[in-house]
Amino acid sequence: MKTSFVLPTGIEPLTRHPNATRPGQKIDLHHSMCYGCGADAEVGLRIAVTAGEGLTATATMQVENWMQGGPGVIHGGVLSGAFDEVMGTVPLLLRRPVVTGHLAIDYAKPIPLGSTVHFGCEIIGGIGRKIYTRSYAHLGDPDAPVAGAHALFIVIDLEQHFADYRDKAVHPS
Ligand SMILES: CCCCCCCC(=O)SCCNC(=O)CCNC(=O)[C@H](O)C(C)(C)COP(=O)(O)OP(=O)(O)OC[C@H]1O[C@@H](n2cnc3c(N)ncnc32)[C@H](O)[C@@H]1OP(=O)(O)O
Repeated sequence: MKTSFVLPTGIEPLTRHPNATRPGQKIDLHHSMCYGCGADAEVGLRIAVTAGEGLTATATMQVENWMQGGPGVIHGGVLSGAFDEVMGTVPLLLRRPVVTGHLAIDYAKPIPLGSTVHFGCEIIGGIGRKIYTRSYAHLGDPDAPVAGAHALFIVIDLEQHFADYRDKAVHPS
């Protein structure tokens, strides 16, 4: 798939944390009100990410009517959010919390409403606090991707990063 994302030189391989979620199990984390993964979010993608071997993962998302751009197909921004969620979850296999620094999406085919989108994702490697990932999406045939993505995530100190915003957090009612 064509992309204009350029990986820097000097990316080092990274190693899965020994206590990371086992292959085949859902990577459970975060909070139930998250737009990307939360079951209690008023509006959300409700993506479940499953750990794969090494530093890989898979995920699925149902394309619901409210996600329409189109007409009849998913909005590009929704797909972008889905890639962000999938790729942002995989660094948990390193047991390192991250936020997105740079996200790049390549849209190859329209994705109809009602589809199930399947994602594959891997960590390419890292440089210091920078972690590089790539992902692709398909509708059932991995050899026929409908979109791809790359992202740079930055490792953060979780407490410090969100310290000024916790009083704004929304909780389940
Ligand atoms: C488990 C949950 C799954 C969640 C998935 C969803 C994830 C998200 O959507 S997170 C929300 C969206 N992202 C954000 O809100 C992040 C907002 N940005 C920030 O807070 C800061 O800019 C932050 C933390 C990314 C970086 O700031 P800071 O900690 O001061 O580090 P900083 O020194 O600027 O950058 C670190 C390195 O990354 C590089 N970098 C940072 N941003 C970029 C960028 N956009 N492009 C390229 N390089 C970048 C810097 O150049 C630096 O590189 P080097 O170490 O070689 O000098």
